[in-house]
Amino acid sequence: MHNTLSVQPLTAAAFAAFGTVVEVPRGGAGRPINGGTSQRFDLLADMALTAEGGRPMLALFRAQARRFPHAVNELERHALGSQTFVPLGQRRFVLVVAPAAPEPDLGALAAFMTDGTQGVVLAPGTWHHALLAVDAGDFVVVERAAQAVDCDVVRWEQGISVVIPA
Ligand SMILES: NC(=O)N[C@@H](O)C(=O)O
Ligand code: NI
Repeated sequence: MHNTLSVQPLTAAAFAAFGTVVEVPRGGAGRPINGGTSQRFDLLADMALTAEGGRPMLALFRAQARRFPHAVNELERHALGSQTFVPLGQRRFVLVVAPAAPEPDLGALAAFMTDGTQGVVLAPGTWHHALLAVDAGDFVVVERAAQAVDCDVVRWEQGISVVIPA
């Protein structure tokens, strides 16, 4: 396993194994609503936020800008629900993800950077690093809340350096 991981641009296709990209679908024709004054794009029919007595929670994260290269030595997952991040205003963030599995497969680790306008819905169980903002600022977060905390964390010794290519 390499100790560096280069960030790639976030696209719906590349991110499909990890979740959904919140953006107007490329080439997708929206459905006219509100008397044709808006176009509606349905992106995800089920946000998976109510399993085992869970309920949808809306939060705001006021994030500091992180420095890159960034050494990653832990991942977390929310096995019972999705987690959505949408920037308020133009601000980029980096996603470090591995497919949902009982343990993270670091050989399948991937890193993406948003274009500043995109958000993401992490699918339930997707291993991810907690929010890594490239540009400081506020992010809307929608996640499953329940009596019991749903957050498994795996840590390892040697950090993997996440690099944003010049
Ligand atoms: N800790 C927290 O609320 N956020 C994390 O789950 C995250 O993915 O940023
Ligand atoms: Ni999380």
